[in-house]
Amino acid sequence: MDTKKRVALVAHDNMKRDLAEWVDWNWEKLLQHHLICTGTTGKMVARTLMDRRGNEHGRFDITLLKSGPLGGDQQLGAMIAEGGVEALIFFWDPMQAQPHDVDVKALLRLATLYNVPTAINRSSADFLISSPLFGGDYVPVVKDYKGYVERTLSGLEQK
Ligand SMILES: O=C(CO)COP(=O)(O)O
Repeated sequence: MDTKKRVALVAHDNMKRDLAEWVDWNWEKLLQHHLICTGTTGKMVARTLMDRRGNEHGRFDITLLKSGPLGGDQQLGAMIAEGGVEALIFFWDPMQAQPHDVDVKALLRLATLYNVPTAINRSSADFLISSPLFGGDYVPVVKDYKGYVERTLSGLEQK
């Protein structure tokens, strides 16, 4: 049974210090998992882990996507839709509009749709990482959207 999870870490610029402190606090637990980050967040996470671990960047189990505003949020959303993310830690900024607000909304929407455990601030991230389910083999139930996928479109019935 594989308890190693694919954990996404993302933070907006004003929240990156918060995430760096949180990663520093939880580095030992995080290193047991595969980390997926948007570009700038990922560089900061790798730096924080390197400071702790004295390791080389490449030796961490970490995937760096594009920077959020350049498509990173969408890449992460696509990974969620493909079942490739088991937890999302996303410190989004409640005080500043982002140029890619629509992508932020889409990412959070897909995390909700696919029932991905999601933390949006330090306290919820603390609860998430300290849950026994985080290190266990928990599989979230995803709603059955068969009815939606196979719906009949009025006026377009197949002959
Ligand atoms: O914009 C982001 C999330 O919406 C994060 O992107 P960066 O990690 O590249 O700063």
